[in-house]
Amino acid sequence: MRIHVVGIGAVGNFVAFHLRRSLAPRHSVIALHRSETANIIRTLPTGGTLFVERDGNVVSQDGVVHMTYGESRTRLRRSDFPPISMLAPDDARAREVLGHIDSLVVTTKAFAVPTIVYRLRRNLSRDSTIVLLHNGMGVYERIIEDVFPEPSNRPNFVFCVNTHGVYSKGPLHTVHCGLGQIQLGILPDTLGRNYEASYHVAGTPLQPQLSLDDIAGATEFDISPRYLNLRNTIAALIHSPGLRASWEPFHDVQIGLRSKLVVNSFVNPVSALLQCKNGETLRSTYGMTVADRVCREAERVFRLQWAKEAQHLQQAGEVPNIRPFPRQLLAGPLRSEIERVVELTTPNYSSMYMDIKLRRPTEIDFLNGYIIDIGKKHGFRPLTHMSLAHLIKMRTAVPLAPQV
Ligand SMILES: CC(C)(CO)C(=O)C(=O)O
Repeated sequence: MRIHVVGIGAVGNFVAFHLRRSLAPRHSVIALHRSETANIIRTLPTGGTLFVERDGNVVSQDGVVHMTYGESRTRLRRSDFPPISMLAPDDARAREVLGHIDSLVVTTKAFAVPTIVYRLRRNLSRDSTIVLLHNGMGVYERIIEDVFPEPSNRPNFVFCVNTHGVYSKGPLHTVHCGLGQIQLGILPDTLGRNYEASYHVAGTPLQPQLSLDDIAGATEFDISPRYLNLRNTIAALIHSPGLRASWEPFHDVQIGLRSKLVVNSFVNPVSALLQCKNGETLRSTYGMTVADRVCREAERVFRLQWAKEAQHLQQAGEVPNIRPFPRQLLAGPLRSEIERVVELTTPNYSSMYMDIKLRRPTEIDFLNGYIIDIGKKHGFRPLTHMSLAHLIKMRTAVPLAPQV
């Protein structure tokens, strides 16, 4: 198989590193770069070697193929790069024109994802699998609206909740500072295959299991590339020990995504505005009050969203599929989750802290912005989220003075 990773920052480098480490050499891992980044990589003394650092130990990984992406399907010639480290010895095809992308892991910032998928649209088809590994929510909706409006032509999509703490020490060098995990959930098939069939079979044992055979059976005759690529992608990710990834029912991942959304909607803007470490966001009663309000408003928005979805299911005659509002999305458990993450990442700087510090665009529209949009759609204005989002936009418009 060929697995492409686009957005080789801290997370992308981490994912490409671990995939290359665990996959057999006959499979290719291809890192896709913007031409500016490719130019930087060309000049690195270590070539295309990837590095991941943990507790001060730096481990290197060769064999990831580096290519640029763009409208013109630019091919990077071998002579563009220092030899050896850039080239997987087994991978002659990957050095050709980009071609069809079977499997794409997108690890860029949320706001960049729709544009990247759009740019790669000619390399993608309904046989592709796209893994979305970003902070926040609302990106998928933009992708399908802008790039894949027709459901029957849509690739498979995998949503992720990533709790690994990573930051970039330089190009192709990730520091893994918080051991987390990655939950993967596959969006239901637009063509009707039930990827979770074994899990939902009535009368299953106490611990129901998802089965890769429900995606594409190992003994299935004449298997469609759509399902084979999805199966291979999930298998590659969950069998890569360093990623600590697990495939879970989509319903659970949707809850995980919302819970993490609320954590990020508090920690990220507050730490960015105060220019403080994560641990400091809850150090005063003022911080705690803001966290309480963020959670209460989020619960209200999620309840409205849940009720609307239940109404749709009812109208479609799918009453057995209506589930009660999940406990994890009540304000209390959301607040405890914020505390847990703040405690775990006390000495860390959030990604938005770094974005503001380095005067980069932030992901606010996909964090608090998502909660605001859903709230407004249902006639509720979440004022604390609105204030945090406004303040971040003000901070972006009036950037921090450069440090002297
Ligand atoms: C959980 C948290 C806040 C850790 O820093 C994070 O995900 C981020 O910085 O984006």
